[in-house]
Amino acid sequence: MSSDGAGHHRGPGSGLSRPTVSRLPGYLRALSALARAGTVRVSSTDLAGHTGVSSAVLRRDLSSLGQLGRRGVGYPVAALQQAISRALGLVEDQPVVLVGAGHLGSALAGYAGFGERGMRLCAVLDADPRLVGERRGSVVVRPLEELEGSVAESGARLAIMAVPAGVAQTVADRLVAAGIRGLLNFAPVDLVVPRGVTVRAVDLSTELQILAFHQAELRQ
Ligand SMILES: NC(=O)c1ccc[n+]([C@@H]2O[C@H](COP(=O)([O-])OP(=O)(O)OC[C@H]3O[C@@H](n4cnc5c(N)ncnc54)[C@H](O)[C@@H]3O)[C@@H](O)[C@H]2O)c1
Repeated sequence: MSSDGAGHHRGPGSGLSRPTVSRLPGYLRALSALARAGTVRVSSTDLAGHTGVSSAVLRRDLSSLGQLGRRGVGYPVAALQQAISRALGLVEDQPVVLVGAGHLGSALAGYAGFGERGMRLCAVLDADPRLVGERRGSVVVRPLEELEGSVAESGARLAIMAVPAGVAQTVADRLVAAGIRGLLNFAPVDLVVPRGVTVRAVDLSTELQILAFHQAELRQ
């Protein structure tokens, strides 16, 4: 999924605003839990309660997916799961490549939620020959030389990077050249990527600093 300057995504969920897209995975998580518990229909108030957003925001987000809910009747859980999955491009399992099988990479590879969330870990690669052949999650670590081949054979468009900051740009360049269009980057470095490639950066220390800021504000 790429993004235009106005914060709207092109791609499966065309026309959805960036904030809406960022809330959809939370709705999907809540709906999966409801479906597992046997719930067939859910009201906007209940679903909002499960996801921590106001029911007004939830109704607006869901109305941008089409007319799914009816006043007084609520939303059909299964149909809503499908509509959100389709909007996020998750109808079929998306293959994901992970580069870096160190501490963080190993923890990520072991995350059991991949399958449930419409993602499938298809390859883990590392530059350290000592790690090659070791199991990480459902796959075996492959040598870095196989990066291009792993992307090509899986058709992966998404990659996770858990490599040291100093090599992150080089790894990103190789992934993009191999066909990756979405990068989830854990290395503390701002990646430069061509137009049409989306980068999401995860930085625990930044998040903690933001939390600390809000805490300090509350104490004032
Ligand atoms: N974003 C966060 O919240 C967060 C949290 C922890 C760590 N990190 C970052 O994640 C990265 C990994 O951290 P870690 O603790 O797992 O480190 P680690 O040293 O345990 O693992 C890094 C792995 O990358 C491999 N590697 C090195 N160069 C490579 C290359 N060119 N290609 C492929 N693999 C290569 C190493 O062999 C090693 O297995 C670091 O950049 C770290 O700063 C981010």
